[in-house]
Amino acid sequence: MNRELSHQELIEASWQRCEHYGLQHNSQPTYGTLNQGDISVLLDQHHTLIHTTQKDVLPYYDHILSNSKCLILLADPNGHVLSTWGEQRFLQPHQTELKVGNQWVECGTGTNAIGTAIATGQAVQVGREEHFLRANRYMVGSAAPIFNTHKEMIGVLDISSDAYLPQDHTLGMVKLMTLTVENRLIYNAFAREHLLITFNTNISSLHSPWSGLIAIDENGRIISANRRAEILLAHNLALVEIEQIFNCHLHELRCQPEGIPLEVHAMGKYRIHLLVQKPKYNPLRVPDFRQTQQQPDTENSSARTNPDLPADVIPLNELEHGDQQMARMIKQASRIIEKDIPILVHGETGCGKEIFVRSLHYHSSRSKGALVAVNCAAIPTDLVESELFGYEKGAFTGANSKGSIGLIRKAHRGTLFLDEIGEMPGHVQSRLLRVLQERKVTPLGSTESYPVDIKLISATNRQLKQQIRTGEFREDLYYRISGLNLELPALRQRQDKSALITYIHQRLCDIHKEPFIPLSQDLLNQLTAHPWPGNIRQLTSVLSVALAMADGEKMEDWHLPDDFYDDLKNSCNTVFNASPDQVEKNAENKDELEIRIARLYQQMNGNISQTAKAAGVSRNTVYKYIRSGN
Ligand SMILES: Nc1ncnc2c1ncn2[C@@H]1O[C@H](COP(=O)(O)OP(=O)(O)OP(=O)(O)O)[C@@H](O)[C@H]1O
Repeated sequence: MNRELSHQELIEASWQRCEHYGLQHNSQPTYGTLNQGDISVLLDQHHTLIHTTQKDVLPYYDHILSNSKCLILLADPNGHVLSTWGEQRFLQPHQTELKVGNQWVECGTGTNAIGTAIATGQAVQVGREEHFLRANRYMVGSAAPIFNTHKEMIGVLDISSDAYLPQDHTLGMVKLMTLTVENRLIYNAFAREHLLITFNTNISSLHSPWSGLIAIDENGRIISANRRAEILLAHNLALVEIEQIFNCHLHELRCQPEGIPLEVHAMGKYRIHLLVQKPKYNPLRVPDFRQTQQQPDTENSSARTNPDLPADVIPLNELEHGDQQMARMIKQASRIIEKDIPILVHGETGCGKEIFVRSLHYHSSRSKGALVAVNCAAIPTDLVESELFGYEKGAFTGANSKGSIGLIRKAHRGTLFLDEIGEMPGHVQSRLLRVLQERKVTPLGSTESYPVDIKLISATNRQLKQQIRTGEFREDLYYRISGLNLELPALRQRQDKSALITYIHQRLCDIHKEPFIPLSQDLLNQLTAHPWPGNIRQLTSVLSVALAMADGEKMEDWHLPDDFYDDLKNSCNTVFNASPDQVEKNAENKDELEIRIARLYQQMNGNISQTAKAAGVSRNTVYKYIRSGN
């Protein structure tokens, strides 16, 4: 293994490379900016990394980062920015160099945190004056590479800021974040079906991202390990039998209760502490002679037997937990997905349209092909056409000199998901209609057309029929995209709310590697009574915050964010926007208030404090109405 370079050595070597590239301190940086089509492909390629970083890692660092003026960037191993989060204020409005699609490599932008981390494979902090190009000397960057289990670099995480944040703090944090990303990737890939072992020399550090993490198969062979595991054990772990590493039997590890540390000796010398985590879904690989042959459930069988389901895709049969409308929809969609009929999904924002479509695609025979998701609202109007249909080389000024095949052709033999289709500009609607009728795409500036075989799924939270009346949406296109119309219920309308909340809670515990402690009935009642205007997205976010607040303990109502209660109050009675006393004094609302309190009292299982909190009135008021109601 190469020796890690000191900070000074890193910077000096980087400046030498920049000189070798012919850069001068006053050279203008070049960013090799990608076009929208290439950006979409890149984002699709790195979907798991982006999703894992955003959903599973950043929420844990939110509280630390919210106090600093900094921007977090995720880049691919070629230095292309994949996503940014946080504070843009330290940039001037005209500065767009840190945007998605720009490339930060030393040969174009000189010494910089992302580029230098890529060039050296090491975490690095680049101070203002340490940037080779003067143009970049307005910021401080700290970046660390992210590796997969084959020790290949799969991305770089960077924190950039204009403020002089304490150096060690930011660099340390970015290293910690990359370890967390690496651990989450292993966890997401293996936790469903494999035994995971977290270990450390110090029992109190077992939950830290610095712990070793290994996944083992049913025969006890190590099939994945994080970088720390190999450092802690000073051993290459690939496919090694676990019993050669720890002085205990596989059976013992399998029987060890979750959450209880076990002390063992590793490699015959180190004393370590470990925690096991059992597979979530134990695949029955060894047939049991007592099992009777079960008839496969034709609608949902793929959900249980599809071994290729990516870890971040929710199986179809886990999308509903007893809601009739959802069950019907899943059944209908599972049948239609294999037929040449387009699907149009309608539903409020955050109710899970995209999650549903992803699941559907991966359960279909097209799962080997691409799922190309196009957010029609996110592509600038003047680019939608070229992005969707592609263009010939030199078709218009600014076009990529190689031309582009366009997103529709990228979905050939796969699924094209047009999200927010109601936002599609009129002239593009006509062109799309032609493609759907002819099943051929003619790129801009081309006379040739190319046949396409796509499954089209569209989604919207707008009323397309209303848009047809106002002339915003073409009626003929509407009938082309709406073979099967599915209405995804809002969370508040679902009959399986309570089971869904429990499922999502459990899922988040898995994702965040927290012990699953079931919610108390009181808390579940409050969550079920909530109106959830932001639907499952909002529920997921509230539960994630509460889980972080609970910090491994049983979740209590004070762990829920304040705005959770604001929404709950508003839903209980719009007159509660006023102060509780005003509500009480308002004679006109007394009947409504009484009914509302009675309902909440029932939902809260007779808990006076929670009823009062949810209704936005005092405990005495609850007593009064309950008594008069009785
Ligand atoms: N069935 C589900 N189980 C678990 N989590 C879900 C489910 N459905 C949605 N979510 C969560 O809610 C978030 C939002 O879902 P999704 O993006 O699919 O909603 P949407 O309806 O497409 O929203 P929008 O209309 O705003 O694009 C997801 O990122 C996921 O965290």
